[in-house]
Amino acid sequence: METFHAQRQQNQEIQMAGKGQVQRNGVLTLCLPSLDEKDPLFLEKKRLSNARNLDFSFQLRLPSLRGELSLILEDIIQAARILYLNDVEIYFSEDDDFGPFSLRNELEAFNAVLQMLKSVLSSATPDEMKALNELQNVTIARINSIADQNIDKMITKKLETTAEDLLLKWGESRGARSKVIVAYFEGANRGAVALEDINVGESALEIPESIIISEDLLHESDMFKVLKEWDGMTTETMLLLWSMRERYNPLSIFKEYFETLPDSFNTGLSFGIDALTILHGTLFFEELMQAKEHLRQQYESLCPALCSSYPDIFKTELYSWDRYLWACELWYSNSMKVIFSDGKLRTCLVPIAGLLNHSLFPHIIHYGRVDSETKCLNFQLARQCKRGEQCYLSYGSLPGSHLVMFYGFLPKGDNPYDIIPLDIEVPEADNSQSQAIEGFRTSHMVRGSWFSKSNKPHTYGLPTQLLSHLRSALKSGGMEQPSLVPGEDENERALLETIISIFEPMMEGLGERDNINREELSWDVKLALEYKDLQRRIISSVLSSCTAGLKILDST
Ligand SMILES: C[S@@+](CC[C@H](N)C(=O)[O-])C[C@H]1O[C@@H](n2cnc3c(N)ncnc32)[C@H](O)[C@@H]1O
Repeated sequence: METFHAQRQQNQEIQMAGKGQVQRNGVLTLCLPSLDEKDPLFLEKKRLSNARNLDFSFQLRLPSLRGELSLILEDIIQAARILYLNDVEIYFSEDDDFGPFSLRNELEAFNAVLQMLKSVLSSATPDEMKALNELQNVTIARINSIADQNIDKMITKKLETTAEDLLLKWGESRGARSKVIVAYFEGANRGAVALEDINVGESALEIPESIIISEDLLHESDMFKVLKEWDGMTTETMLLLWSMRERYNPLSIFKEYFETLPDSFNTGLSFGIDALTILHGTLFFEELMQAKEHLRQQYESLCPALCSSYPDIFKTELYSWDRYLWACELWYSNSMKVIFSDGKLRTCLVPIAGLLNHSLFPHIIHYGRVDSETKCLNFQLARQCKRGEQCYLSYGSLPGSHLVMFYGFLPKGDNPYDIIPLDIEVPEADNSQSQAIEGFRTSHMVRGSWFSKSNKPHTYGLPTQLLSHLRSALKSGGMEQPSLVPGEDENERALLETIISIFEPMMEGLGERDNINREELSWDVKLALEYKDLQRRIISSVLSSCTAGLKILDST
């Protein structure tokens, strides 16, 4: 088995917060972390910050007027946004766009600013303290103002829970601390609800390292001596096999945890034939089939042999295909990568925290490192969660296809990471020439054109990088599409027609939207249809933008 994907790793990586340096000459220097040369996006971020004349350290003259503070804070926020852009956000960022780029990026940026201010506050003089407090208050107010556009209200079905209450009690008796309770929500099963107002920087949950399920438990198990000798066996697969048995162990110390797990996970990996038929023809269908096939092969090569060689350890009735798939879905949809207090990164199941749902506008964005002093994994808030509200985690900047396949849902709201990849081939002759151009890429993408903020002519709601690539490919005659006639409008027309010729067949492949009543359908068919609707919406927005572009050209 491969590792359980990068699903939650990306946004768990703890980024070093900025530092402030105090100079006692009436000037306070505040520093965000500097751009990291090891960051694969280093060059692009450097280019963006240079284009905006932004630096990562800021001189604050003291005492400062409110207006001066606001101006400097604006610069700090703009720099922080660039620092925390991810690959999709950076691809779609336009040179004249200073942000916001996404809700995730806003939370990262504002929280980095708060960290930076916090690091100087403890040693600040009264004048400095006044300015820093003002900056802190404005930053928190800015975070709260984004929170007003809450996109992810779910309908609460039921507040009473039994197994989950027992799990919370079990955790508390072992040192866990929680400011949330568990409730049932429509379309998401369980989720966590704040028992009180939880502010930015406070922890909703603190889970002791000692109750986290990781490979350490495996090492204590009789399974380990067999599995460690098995050719090609990974730690993740061992954990998966361990959890298949532990689930039914009445003496397990994690009994309360296993009892809260659902009988079925309903992820894309469990899609039945009808849902698969709906997806047939999409790229996602191919990915899903490959993933299922891979798991099936793995099961066939492993479980029957283990059961016949070590029947005392691997009981046939516990190692069926259905139970193997259940364990795969458990680890895909619930595992987290955590750095323990010994500095080692482990793939884990984290009791109680596993009940937190995902949102595009999460409260918790970093949860990947055990605090070395308290030996607890803290789930700290990047934005406030008011009493009674559902408290959300970020599982990562993931597209709908990944969320459907490994988690079995599509998030509410417009997902900026729902992209359609486009690999544009460059003829051999142009290849060496093109690659000499800095920043040249052949892999491009589009997303819903409703995300575009650009009002500039000839942008059509599409990414500049894609447009520039196609323009130069068309100019050099490297593409077969409509031949170019002299004149800018003609070139633009050819460009838009080329894009239409890429997306029209994709749209046709998806077929017409059906009008059947979806209420009665099974969960997987509903989800497959929802996924296809999303693809149609994205492609249709691209086609409409191109058609609108053509109309403008016609009218000029
Ligand atoms: C880590 S668990 C979270 C707890 C889960 N709701 C439960 O009751 O076990 C991940 C699963 O929760 C569900 N989930 C998470 N976020 C969701 C969301 N925004 N909408 C719908 N379902 C969600 C999906 O079924 C996903 O596989």
